[in-house]
Order: sequence, then structure tokens, then C-alpha cells
Amino acid sequence: MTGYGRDDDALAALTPALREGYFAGQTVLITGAGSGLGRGLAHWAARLGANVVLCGRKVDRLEDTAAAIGRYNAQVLVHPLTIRDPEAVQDLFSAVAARFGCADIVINNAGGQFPSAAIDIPPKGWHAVIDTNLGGTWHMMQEAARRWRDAGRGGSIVNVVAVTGRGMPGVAHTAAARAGVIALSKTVAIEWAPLGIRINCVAPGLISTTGMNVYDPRAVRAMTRTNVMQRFGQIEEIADTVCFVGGNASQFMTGEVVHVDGGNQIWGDQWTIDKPDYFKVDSIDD
Ligand SMILES: CCCCCCC/C=C/C(=O)SCCNC(=O)CCNC(=O)[C@H](O)C(C)(C)COP(=O)(O)OP(=O)(O)OC[C@H]1O[C@@H](n2cnc3c(N)ncnc32)[C@H](O)[C@@H]1OP(=O)(O)O
Ligand SMILES: NC(=O)C1=CN([C@@H]2O[C@H](COP(=O)(O)OP(=O)(O)OC[C@H]3O[C@@H](n4cnc5c(N)ncnc54)[C@H](OP(=O)(O)O)[C@@H]3O)[C@@H](O)[C@H]2O)C=CC1
Repeated sequence: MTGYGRDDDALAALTPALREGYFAGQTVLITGAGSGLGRGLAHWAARLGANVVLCGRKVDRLEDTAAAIGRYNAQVLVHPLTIRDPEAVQDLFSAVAARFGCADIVINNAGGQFPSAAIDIPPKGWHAVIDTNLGGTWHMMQEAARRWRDAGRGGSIVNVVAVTGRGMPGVAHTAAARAGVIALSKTVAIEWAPLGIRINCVAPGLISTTGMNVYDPRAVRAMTRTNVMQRFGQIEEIADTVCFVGGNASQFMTGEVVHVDGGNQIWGDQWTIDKPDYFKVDSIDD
């Protein structure tokens, strides 16, 4: 057990920035809802009045999230799947249709990576990260859009990505996948505008979640110093932004990438693995 993240009681003690009822009458689908940011998003969506669809691979974690947000009296559908399987994604949207009609907002939050020097990433690990973060997100985007098109209505997609504008040493696979999601999002924001579909991305900087457990604690400590605010971001800071971007408050926004990163994109070098001596200041000749 580590100190990363917020538990359900801590999340419940916080207040979303958006007004009560912001999502009233709407269905919000969240992938990766059994942990971390996704779990925080489930709290936020339920508190803002949505029907909530919770997805991820591990059903026990999704049931746990459902129990935790039971305190807000939201309608909740738990649907385990891997987003890497396009047929499973189709089944998910059919289950949502049967229960709630149609999703209004799809939040593609599921994803992850492991730290590795790019030169050492094995083929299986490369495919796991690309197929999850790029492929899985794409399956979700395309199926959502098809359902909205067939129903003659629009919708809103938020893709949770990462800060990719500079290099991401130690996570090249995720850099490639997330940059791919951003390019895809900008492209279909144009193609799907006539369908009334908006697509935006939120790029978190370093956020305190249990997902941090995959990194060396020394690297995590160093990473907290790589933004101009010199700290971790918190789950609620991402949840507020994702809900704003997903809902009607941002109805004139599409194809956007909103960075919530304490200024990491403008400053600081961030290594998820040991920084080579080559880049250390002491190694620079006088
Ligand atoms: C420079 C800027 C850096 C910013 C990054 C920091 C900010 C971002 C933080 C986060 O995103 S934290 C939260 C995200 N959560 C996670 O990352 C969760 C943990 N990761 C995963 O679950 C995996 O990375 C995954 C690959 C996405 C899971 O996919 P899957 O379950 O299909 O994979 P596995 O079967 O577990 O593994 C497949 C394959 O991948 C390789 N591999 C997986 N984990 C590791 C590892 N820790 N180290 C090395 N290699 C790994 C490996 O080849 C696996 O195959 P096998 O060897 O098991 O046969
Ligand atoms: N925390 C941070 O600093 C940052 C996080 N991000 C991104 O934000 C998102 C949430 O991260 P965070 O909450 O921190 O980490 P977590 O590891 O807690 O969350 C990742 C979630 O994705 C789900 N998931 C993984 N693979 C699949 C799959 N194939 N199908 C369905 N669900 C899957 C996991 O659930 P299960 O295992 O049950 O499937 C898990 O709930 C991730 O995409 C992450 O990379 C981006 C930048 C920074």
C-alpha cells in the first residue's frame, strides 16, 4: 500500500467545481473506472447527476467503485471488458443502449504503460501498450460515433492522454500511442462535426494515483519536481477539467488538447527511468 491517490471517502469529502446537476439526465461512460482517475471521474459524474457506466477489465474493482458511488443515488451500470477487443466494445455499447438508451459522454480514460528504455521494449510489451492506449481508445471512439450517427444525434468524447509535446524518455510506447490519439482526435473532430460529435483530449501531468505504483519511487519523487508548481496534480483537478470538457459548458470546443500539468509542458525534464549521466548537469564540460 502506498500514499498515492485518494480513497472514496476523501473523494466524497471534496466538491466538484461544476454546478450541481451539470450532467442531469445524461449518461456518462467511463473506462478504467475501477481505479485512480477513472474512479474519481465516477464520483464526479455521479455527483453531477449522471447515469454512470463503469468499464474496465477487473469486475471486482468496478463493483467496488459502484458501491462507493452508491452514496450519490446515481443509476450505475457495471460492464467489464477489455477495450482492446472491438467486439467487446460493441457489446458494451449495446448494453448501454439497453439500459440507458445512448451514452451522451464517453470518457476514454483506460490505459497505461510500463517504464522501459525504448531500446529494450519487447514486441509483446509494445503491442500491449499500443493496442490498449491507441487501439482500445479508437475502438471506443468509432463505436460511440457509429451509435450516435445511427441514432441521428451527437455526443461528446473525452480522451485522457498524456503530455506528449516534448519527448517522453522511458515511455516511448505510450508517447507514440498518446500522440496517435491526439492526431486521431483532431482528425475526427473535423470528420464528425457534421454529426454533432465533439472530441477533445485532456493531458494530465503527473497525478497522484495508485497507477504510480508501476514506477520506481525515486523516479516518482523526481517527477514531482518537473512542473513549475513542484507538486503532484490531484484526481479532482483532472476530474473537474474532464467534466467541463465533456459536458455542455465546453460546447464550442472540439479538437482541443487541454493540459492539466502544473506547467510541465513548458518546463522540466521528466524521466520515468534513470536519467543517463550524459544529461546530468555535472557531465557538462566547462
Ligand atoms: C517522460 C514523461 C513520463 C510521464 C509518464 C508518467 C505519467 C503517467 C503516469 C501514468 O499513466 S500512471 C497510470 C497508468 N497505469 C498504468 O500504467 C498501469 C500499469 N501498466 C499496465 O497495466 C501495463 O503497462 C499495460 C501494458 C498497459 C497492461 O497491458 P497488459 O495487461 O495486456 O499487459 P501485460 O500482460 O501485463 O504485459 C504484456 C507485456 O508487456 C510487457 N510489460 C508489461 N509490464 C511490464 C513491466 N512492468 N516491465 C517490463 N515489461 C512489461 C511485457 O513484455 C509483457 O509480456 P510478458 O513479459 O508478461 O509476457
Ligand atoms: N496518473 C498520472 O500521472 C497520469 C495518468 N495518465 C493516464 O490516465 C489514465 C488513468 O490513469 P490512472 O488512474 O493514474 O492509472 P490506473 O492504472 O489506476 O488506471 C488505468 C485504468 O485502465 C484500466 N485498463 C487498463 N487496460 C485496460 C483495458 N485493456 N481495457 C479496459 N480497461 C483497461 C485499468 O483497469 P483494469 O486493470 O481493471 O482493466 C485501470 O482502471 C491512464 O490512461 C493513464 O495512463 C496520463 C498521464 C498522467
